Amino acid sequence: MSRSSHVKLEEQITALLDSDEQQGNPLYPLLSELWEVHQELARRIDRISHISDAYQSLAKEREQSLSERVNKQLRQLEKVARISDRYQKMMRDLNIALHEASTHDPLTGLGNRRLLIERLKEESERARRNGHSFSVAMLDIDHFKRINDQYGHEVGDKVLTEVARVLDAEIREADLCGRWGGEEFIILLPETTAFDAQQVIERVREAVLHLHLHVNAENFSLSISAGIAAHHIGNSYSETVNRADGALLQAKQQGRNLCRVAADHPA
Ligand SMILES: Nc1nc2c(ncn2[C@@H]2O[C@H](COP(=O)(O)OP(=O)(O)OP(=O)(O)O)[C@@H](O)[C@H]2O)c(=O)[nH]1
Repeated sequence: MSRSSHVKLEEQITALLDSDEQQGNPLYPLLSELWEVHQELARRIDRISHISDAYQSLAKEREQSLSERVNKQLRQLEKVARISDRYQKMMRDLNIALHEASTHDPLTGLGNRRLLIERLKEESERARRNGHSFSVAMLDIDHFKRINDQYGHEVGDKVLTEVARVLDAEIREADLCGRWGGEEFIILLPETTAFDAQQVIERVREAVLHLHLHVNAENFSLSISAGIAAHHIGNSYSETVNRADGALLQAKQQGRNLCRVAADHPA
């Protein structure tokens, strides 16, 4: 039954019950009682549907506020994740910068003694494992004290930087040139015999000879001396460095601007 015919029927019954003519009708009391029951049922249904509507809108509200809370928490989580990513990147950059600072010489930009020792240890280990040895060259600027004394410490620093640049430019990518200390440099040549290392270091020595420096309209050149030692598998890296240092001392004693190779077994 449609809503309009339902309303129409109700109107007809109300009209019937209100009419004086029907008061004597034997069906009147029954219809009247039935009408009361019907109205009571209609009121109950109304109440139930009202309660059901209220319940549904409450459930909907709860659902909405729950999804709003979940969304808010998701947004907060995303924010935390973004901050954590930024923080981690900062920490990585900081670690890289710290490692760079702790392994590099601030004046020349070359690796420092710490980096050289790290690599020397690694190379001795690698040589022990695969049988391919390496050579170490120790280089020292000749009469560097005179440069400092004559032109001042600042010029001395400039000379160190220029020499470092030349040394680094002359070696292969696999080699490592670092500042051992003061005016001493070490070049580590992996998988290289003393003979081959000597060719490289002679070339480096020549390149330094061709470096012309200008101070107060004055030109001057300089030289380096070098000592080379091939690493003996089983020896420590410091034994090899000491042998290279011994060869350097020979080069100095024999007149400087020279490159000497350490004997395989020191006398
Ligand atoms: N400008 C400057 N000088 C330094 C630095 N480190 C060490 N020196 C100087 O380097 C000089 C080294 O002098 P010496 O060890 O006597 O050797 P040298 O004059 O080079 O003589 P030989 O090595 O015998 O040819 C010293 O005067 C040190 O003060 C530095 O970072 N900058």
